[in-house]
Amino acid sequence: MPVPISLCIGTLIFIYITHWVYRWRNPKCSGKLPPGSMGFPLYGETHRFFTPTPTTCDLPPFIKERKERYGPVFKTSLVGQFLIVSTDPEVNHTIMTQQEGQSFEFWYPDSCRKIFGEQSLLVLHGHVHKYVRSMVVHHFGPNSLKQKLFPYILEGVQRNLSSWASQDSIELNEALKNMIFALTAKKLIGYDQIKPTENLRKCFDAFMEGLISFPLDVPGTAYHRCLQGRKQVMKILKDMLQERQKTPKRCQDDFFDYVLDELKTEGTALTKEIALDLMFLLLFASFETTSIETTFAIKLLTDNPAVLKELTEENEAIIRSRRNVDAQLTWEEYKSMKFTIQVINESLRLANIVPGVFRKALKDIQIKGYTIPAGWGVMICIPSVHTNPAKYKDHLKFNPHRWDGVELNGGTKDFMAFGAGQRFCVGSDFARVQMAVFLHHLVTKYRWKVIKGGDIARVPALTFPNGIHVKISEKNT
Ligand code: HEM
Repeated sequence: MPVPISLCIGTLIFIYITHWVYRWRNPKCSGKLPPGSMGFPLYGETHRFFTPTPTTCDLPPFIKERKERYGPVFKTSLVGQFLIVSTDPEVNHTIMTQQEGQSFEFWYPDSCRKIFGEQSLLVLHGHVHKYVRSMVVHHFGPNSLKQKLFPYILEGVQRNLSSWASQDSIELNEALKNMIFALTAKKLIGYDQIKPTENLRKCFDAFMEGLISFPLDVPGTAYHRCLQGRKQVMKILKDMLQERQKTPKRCQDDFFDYVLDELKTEGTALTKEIALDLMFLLLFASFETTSIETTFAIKLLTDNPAVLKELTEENEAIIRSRRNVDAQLTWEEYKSMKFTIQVINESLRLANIVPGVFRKALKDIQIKGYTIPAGWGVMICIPSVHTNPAKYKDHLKFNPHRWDGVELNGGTKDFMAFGAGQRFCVGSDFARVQMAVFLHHLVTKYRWKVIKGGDIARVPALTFPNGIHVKISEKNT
């Protein structure tokens, strides 16, 4: 090729790339975009976001640094997606409690959709979402909890604690995961044989890590392991569904039975694909979240003996007030555990296991003098709400008494551990009951000692990188 033509082509390519980089860094907007950096083309600021950080209960450094530099609402780009991050409690609450489908819609990045499935609750909108959600509430909501699930939780907690006390030590987070998974898998899909439960549970091993990791689907990455795990779980669930469809009679009284009945209902919005993705999401959502939350609560109690003492006194008083000291914990007693509920609220506030929830702008939206362009994602930063010093005095201190007299029903502007609005967590009551029952039995019958581990890190999800190894002993030994 003659030199002048090569030069021309080279110059054109250079101009094109320069223009493209400029456009990346300065995206089009009909108004004023919030301040912030778009990072490198395509890659954005992904690396910084996913860098593991040893931490206290404070905001992840990625958010903290940008909040300080740019203010409470800033722009960034993560895994190829233009994003507005909001750390502002008002903005967060307004977005989360808006009617979906008008200014914002419920949205998660493609990487999450791949993991949870194209028919999962994360993708469903409108009446199909409402319908599927109501099925879950029917099974995990307060009525079913009180009548059906409460006795199972009691039995599971007591059996596991007793078994852990007979061992030299246990890794608490792993042990809690197994306990909660076994319970949920039983009540969801009738899974109770010890061995298969372990296998199914193992498929979720790389999940938390993969869910909030760089979405590179090549062998060796956390994301790839996570997708492989999904494949295995979906195969098991599909086989089970087929098997159950062949069995004409109701056999387990679990969520599967209920789904099978719904699938037979004329005009139902439920399909097999929705049902399977739903089971998958519920299996994951119910055990990963509650187990890490409970582990974190135990860590906070270990580090705060005065709180542990008060918690123990409340729960021992419940036992003392019974006519029969050997009686089981009742639903009414659970409801009366004021300080225990405060300990749970405060643990939820500080744990911040959900670093952010996502929405998408459906049209150009004006917020705090800035424009969120149509099509952009919004990451609502929940930890920033929970560590807001204007609302929470000594915001990093574990102080359950800050909840004295506060009743939490749903999400509020200052507390959204379970989200808020139309997508408020359907498992919040289930998680709370499991945590309360566990704490009750742990503090009244057992003591524990941390043997090793206990450090926390955020990647940006909360993890215990070296586990938390504890020796649990019965109090009267
Ligand atoms: C401590 C434990 C838990 C925490 C911190 C938690 C947190 C959350 C949050 C923040 C959301 C809102 C997501 C958003 O707005 O984008 C959510 C939704 C959801 N959670 Fe939980 N969750 C927990 C336990 C559970 C359990 C036990 C279940 C299962 C029964 C569950 C099932 C779900 C489902 C299905 C949704 C989606 C609801 C919808 O789209 O309508 N979660 N959770």
